[in-house]
Amino acid sequence: MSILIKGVLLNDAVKDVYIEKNEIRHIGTDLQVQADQVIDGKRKALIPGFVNAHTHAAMTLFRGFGDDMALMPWLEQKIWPNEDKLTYEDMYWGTKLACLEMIKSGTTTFSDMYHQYEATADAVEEMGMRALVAGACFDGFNLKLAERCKRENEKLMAEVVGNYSDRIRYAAGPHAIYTVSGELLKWIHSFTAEHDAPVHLHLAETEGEVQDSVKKFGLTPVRYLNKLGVLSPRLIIAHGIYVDDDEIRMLADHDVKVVHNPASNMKLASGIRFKFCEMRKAGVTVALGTDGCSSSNNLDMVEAMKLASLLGKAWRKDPEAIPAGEIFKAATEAGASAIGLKAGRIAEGYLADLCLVDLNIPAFIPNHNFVSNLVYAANGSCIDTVICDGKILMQDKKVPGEEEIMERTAELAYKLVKES
Ligand SMILES: CSC[C@H]1O[C@@H](n2cnc3c(O)ncnc32)[C@H](O)[C@@H]1O
Ligand SMILES: [Zn+2]
Repeated sequence: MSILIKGVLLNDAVKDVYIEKNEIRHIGTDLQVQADQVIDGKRKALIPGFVNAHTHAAMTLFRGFGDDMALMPWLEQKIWPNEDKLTYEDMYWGTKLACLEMIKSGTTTFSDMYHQYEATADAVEEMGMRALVAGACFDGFNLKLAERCKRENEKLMAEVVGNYSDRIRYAAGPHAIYTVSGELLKWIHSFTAEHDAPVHLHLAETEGEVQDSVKKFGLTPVRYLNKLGVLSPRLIIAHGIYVDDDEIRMLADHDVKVVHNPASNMKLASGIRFKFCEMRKAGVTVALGTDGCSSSNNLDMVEAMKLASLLGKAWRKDPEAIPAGEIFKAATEAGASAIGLKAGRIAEGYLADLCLVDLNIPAFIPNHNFVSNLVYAANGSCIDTVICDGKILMQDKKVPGEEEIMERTAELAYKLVKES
């Protein structure tokens, strides 16, 4: 299987890009190669597919449900009681809707943390995307539940993870330090070390979490993880808003990855002072995510880039903070590197996870600066074509099967919320 993209705008020059199997093979001008499929790149720009580094895909079912609440009441009163009712069918179709929405707005890979691993993985497999799917862990500081969670993750690793293609990889997903015991966090750290798998955790998201951590463990969240010995290059923390300079140094020293989720941080009013510039200066890999659809309330990474950049400038009162080019890197290259993928860049030998942007829309006219237009002027609807793992998932803004996905999910979500 091969694809030739002809005459596309790539870093301010018009290029041809040849894809063979799942890799970018050649980038040049006027390439004379035969390909199974040829895509006309005229009035289009080529970018790497976005990496949504923190989400809960099937939470699409809860879009517009539990709005205008703070994190803990939102989780405890609205989300957790309803998540208990989710069936395989809900999870599968909810994830399919998430994949559809992500493909339509240019995301090719996402890092997910939710319930029912197989429902998520089945949906991702069929939709053709790439995902790091985390096996959820909550023990509520209960020994029996901790044992159950260990057995579940061992079983996932032994019996489930290998049934999927290379596009789908396993991570462990301990929810947070207020729902998962230190003993289980340590077990997860060694279990994933044995399998060289990432660990995806919510951390330092609210002031309340920091206060409770100090009360319960005598330490702030990052210091607590440091004491447990679970900081590592495989650890991906979502949010990380409340960290001081010493904690940023600890994250950098252990090469921990951090995911900024500007929409969710603002909507749940968790906090706005995410220390993007300090973390980057210290050498921390900072990726970008949307979080789930009940707190963000969409999965549009183009919108997430704009929010992150504008928010970062606003709270610092510094217009030079987080320029378009930097946040574009966070949404692509840094996301890929955070989850260990050779993607997020358009270069020979990299994975063919790519998008064509439609330049024939007002947001790109005039096009003095493409990255500025993409981050500050456009939204996800500028994406015309999506290629993941060398296969076309969307062309001319159409994804096969999209009507059925929207119909099925609307019915399931309506039932779920009506019964709540
Ligand atoms: C381990 S399954 C994931 C779990 O996380 C919940 N969740 C969604 N968004 C957030 C957030 O911003 N902070 C903490 N927890 C969140 C989700 O509803 C699942 O229960
Ligand atoms: Zn989250």
